[in-house]
Amino acid sequence: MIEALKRIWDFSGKERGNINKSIAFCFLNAVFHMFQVGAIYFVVLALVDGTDSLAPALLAIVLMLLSIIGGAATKSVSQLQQTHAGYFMAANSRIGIADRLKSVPMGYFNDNSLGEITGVSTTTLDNIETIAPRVLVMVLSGFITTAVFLVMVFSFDWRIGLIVLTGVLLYLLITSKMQKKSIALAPLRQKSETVLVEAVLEYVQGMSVVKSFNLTGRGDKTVQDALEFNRKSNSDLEKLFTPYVMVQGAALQIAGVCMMLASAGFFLAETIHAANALMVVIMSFLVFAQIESAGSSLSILRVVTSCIEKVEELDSMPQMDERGESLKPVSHDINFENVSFSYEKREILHEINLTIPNKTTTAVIGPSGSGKTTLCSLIARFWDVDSGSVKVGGRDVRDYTLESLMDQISVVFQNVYLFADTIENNIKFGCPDATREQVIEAARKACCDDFIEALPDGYNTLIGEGGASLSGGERQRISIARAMLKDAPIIILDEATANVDPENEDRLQKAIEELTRNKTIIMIAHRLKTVRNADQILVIDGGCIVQKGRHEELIEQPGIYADFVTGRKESIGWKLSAV
Ligand SMILES: Nc1ncnc2c1ncn2[C@@H]1O[C@H](COP(=O)(O)OP(=O)(O)OP(=O)(O)O)[C@@H](O)[C@H]1O
Repeated sequence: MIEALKRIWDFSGKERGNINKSIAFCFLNAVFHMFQVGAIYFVVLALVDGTDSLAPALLAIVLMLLSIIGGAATKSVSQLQQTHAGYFMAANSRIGIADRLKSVPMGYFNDNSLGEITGVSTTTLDNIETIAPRVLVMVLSGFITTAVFLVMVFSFDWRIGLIVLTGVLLYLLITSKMQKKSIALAPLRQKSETVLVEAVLEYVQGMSVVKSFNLTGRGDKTVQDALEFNRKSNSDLEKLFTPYVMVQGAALQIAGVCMMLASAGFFLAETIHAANALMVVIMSFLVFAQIESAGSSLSILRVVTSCIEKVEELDSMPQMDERGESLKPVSHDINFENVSFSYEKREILHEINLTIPNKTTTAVIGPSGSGKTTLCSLIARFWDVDSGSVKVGGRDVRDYTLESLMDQISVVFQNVYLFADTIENNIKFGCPDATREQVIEAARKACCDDFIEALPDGYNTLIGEGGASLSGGERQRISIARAMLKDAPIIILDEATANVDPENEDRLQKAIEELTRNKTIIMIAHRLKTVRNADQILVIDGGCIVQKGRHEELIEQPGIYADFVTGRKESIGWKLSAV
């Protein structure tokens, strides 16, 4: 239990000060609560001694008033501090996760699905936000207050004090047993939350496929199973706690009854003052209330620590080595030296050597799955190589900070992601300080100003998440405008394929020509015209460069380039568009 409390304490980080304040105010609240005991004591003492003065009654009224006003004030301050601490604990953690995600290699997202990250950032951190400070404060202040009550009972009668102490120790023993038992179940509950988020996300994201194949029943089943798993793990945890909670309650009630019986017995034996005996009877109703509320919070302590463990797992996500310098190369040539790369254990690229000279265009072609995208991704350091090195401007990409490397590169892929924001902000994404005029200029060069201006709110038009309200060609032209504004010296481009209609395709090509003028370009090419005009063509097959050269050279050589260009091998899944 102490370890669990320390865990929350450590996790609270910068919010420790607010939690301290909250505990302090909780303690003050307990002190004000004890004023009521004092008030009752003065009244009882007056009654037992038969005093006819009004002073004890007035003193009792003052103490009661102080207790009510002080209690309400300290409680509200304590709760305010808890809410503040909880909110910022979760917010700081969310910001930390977002920061770390920027330096995580893309490969990480294979092992740790979107559901897991989403689950931690939403449900898990929501739990921490609402429960963690409350549990910490309730448990700590509960124990402190119980200790103070215990001292009070000892001051009335040490023998009854021992009864209370026994009750408290018994309660703690049962609690510790319950804590140990819950160790196995709490992480399962946490896992079930993640599985549920994953299932719902997958269901929603795959809705179009589910509907088009009329598989709504099947999709439902995964969500239903996840809901059932979640229900079962929650109810298993409750079932486990229920008998312990009952035994805990019984132990405290028995201790309370023993207090009353002992005080009556000692009074009859005339070994306790009547006022103290009466106070002990009254205290028997109060003394265990605080520890009971602390104990009920303990049952959720394990849930909180398991949430914290989950967040910390994300904390330890692999980070790319970012000890690089902020570099600005003069030339933007790209070199691969003996580069091999694997996803997990499967080697995809084998011993690649290539040079892309500054301000030239290199077309990369090859069958589906041969490693074209992977090769391009290594330049932008989406992954780190297994061996060899990728150099930009003569320096290993690992020598750059990620920011300074990405300053040199613009990436335009076919699957463009646009944010649920205005068109202007989407274009400004890579260059937030750009002015409206610069945005319009980039849009004009990317041939998208006409369709943007035809929209009801022009550049202020809000687009749906992922760019759902725009056509594929429009989305891609916006991403080209984005790259245009960024004006990086190296462009990595996945050329558009047949899913763009002819009118859009023509404008897209114009936009690409504008974007790539006077830059170092590496392009996954799908059009024969682009390939033919490239300064260099790389033919990739099975993760190796099997041919390299200009169109005129390669077409003359017997080999797969000539075979593909003449259409002899279209059937195995690679073709070039003739235009
Ligand atoms: N993130 C990933 N994790 C694991 N394997 C991957 C990942 N991305 C790609 N692969 C695998 O690596 C191989 C090369 O993929 P890559 O996307 O580089 O090929 P490509 O030539 O660009 O294919 P296409 O023309 O179909 O886009 C494929 O077998 C693919 O299944």
